[in-house]
Amino acid sequence: MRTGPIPLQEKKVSTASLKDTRVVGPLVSLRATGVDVGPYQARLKEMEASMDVWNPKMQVNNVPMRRSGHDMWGIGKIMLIFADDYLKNLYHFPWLEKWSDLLFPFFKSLNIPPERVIRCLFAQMTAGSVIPVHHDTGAWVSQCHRVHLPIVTSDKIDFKVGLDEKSMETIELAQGNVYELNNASKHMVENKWDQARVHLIFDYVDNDFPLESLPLHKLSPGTVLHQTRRTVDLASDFGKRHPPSFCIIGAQKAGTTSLYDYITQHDLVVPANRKETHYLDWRFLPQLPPITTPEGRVAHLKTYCRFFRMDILLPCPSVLTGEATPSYMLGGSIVIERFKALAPTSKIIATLRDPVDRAFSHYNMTADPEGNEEQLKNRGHYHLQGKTFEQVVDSEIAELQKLGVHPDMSFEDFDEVYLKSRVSYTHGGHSFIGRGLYALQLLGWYSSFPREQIRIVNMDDMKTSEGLHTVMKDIFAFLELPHYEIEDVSAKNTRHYSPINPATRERLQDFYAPYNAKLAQLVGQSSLAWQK
Ligand SMILES: Nc1ncnc2c1ncn2[C@@H]1O[C@H](COP(=O)(O)OS(=O)(=O)O)[C@@H](OP(=O)(O)O)[C@H]1O
Repeated sequence: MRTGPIPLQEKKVSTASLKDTRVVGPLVSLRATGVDVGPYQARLKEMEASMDVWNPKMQVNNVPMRRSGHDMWGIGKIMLIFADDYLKNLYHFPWLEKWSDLLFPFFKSLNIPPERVIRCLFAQMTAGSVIPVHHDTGAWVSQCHRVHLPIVTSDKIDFKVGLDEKSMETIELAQGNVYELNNASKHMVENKWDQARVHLIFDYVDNDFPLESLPLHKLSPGTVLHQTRRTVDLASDFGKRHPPSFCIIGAQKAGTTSLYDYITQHDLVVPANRKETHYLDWRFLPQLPPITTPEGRVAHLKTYCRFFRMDILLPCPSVLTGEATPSYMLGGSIVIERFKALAPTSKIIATLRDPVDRAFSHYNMTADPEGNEEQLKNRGHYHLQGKTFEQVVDSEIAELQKLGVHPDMSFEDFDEVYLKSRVSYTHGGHSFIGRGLYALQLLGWYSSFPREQIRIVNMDDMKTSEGLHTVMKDIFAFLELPHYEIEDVSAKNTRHYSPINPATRERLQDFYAPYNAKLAQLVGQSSLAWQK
């Protein structure tokens, strides 16, 4: 058996997913021997005599906490130290005080400063219980060493570990020895003994881990914790974060469904009840008091919040949410004013696409007769009245020219002559060409919100896995979320249709060229891939 700490780079990914297994050493390391576990056994016995000590709800003056795996497998536990899966907060449980006289010298004897121990508990497996084959998951795994000290055990405990499920081998963990386990490996335990097994289990971080980024909360008896699978929040932080934390404002047909799906795959993001709330445009309730008044704001906020999972968001402010209504970009000052009133600090994301492709994709969705009645109505299928794309292009360019729309106009003028009327539409079968005038729409958002609050994504960058990885890295950082590797990278809301007529493409490219140049100037990206 190996000795000494297991290097954390051996735990970067689940060992079962490794192509080259030579990068990991033996999965269990003997860290020390001969620890006197008598005092632990005696104290546990004493506590067992006075209460149902293994049931967190019955622990007098400790703070109860759920551990989904343990609870599912019926493991009794005494929580002493815990950090959430993304290592954002550290909690010392009230009962730590009862044990620190034994634990802290023990940690020090292993050369582990007690403040680097970020999880610690006693775990009890009753006779006959089984922890099925699993590996630990979450950002914490690769940042911590997992250590076991068997306190009460026997050779009838079957502990198996392996790189994958097929290669698991039994290893005996003897009482009084200290073992480190590579918990990114597959492992399982079956208690074939007629008594309960008890281990002290703890995780500690290396010296280079920035402990200052992990605020310590000393929990007092009576404190209530709210949890999701990956988060732990104090009940006193109820309602600390207000939804939405982000909003994808468009552009329609520029990958908003995909981007929303990618973001909401993150452990710390909960999707809205519907991706497109449309509350700030056509679902807005004008009969409520004006949104710019304090009472109006409260009333609209209450209605808007119905679109979000307030049951999770209020108790768990470590979790965030957002929505994606692709028509907000086209809503001009009316939507911007509503946005400012209801979500003043929400991060704003605009995903853009070659406006020619966007218009053609939009047209094909609207013209498509497939779909239920509500979808056809919402898309504006009937409004299109069977017009060809070329007819739509002709009439919309003529409309824009008639209104005097030009690339150098101010947002206020564009808003007045074009955007204001768009908010009243209850379907999306309009502005096929106007929606591609991104610069004129975004000017309003840039002049209303700090630049740092807005992110532009080029949909083309999401086409390759490398590009998508870069986009998501940037977006998660923008949302102040820890990095997360999304699993489902497939494109959403795709449609097959015949290619655009090359002459129409050329005509539109020429039409959009000066607007695209304006956009590059506005967003400071000279290299939007679809620019001529
Ligand atoms: N990852 C990725 N890479 C490349 N292209 C992608 C991606 N995700 C979505 N798409 C394309 O985006 C179009 C759908 O956009 P939206 O989801 O915003 O449409 S909608 O406004 O919600 O109806 C739709 O375009 P069309 O297929 O041309 O209609 C999708 O194919």
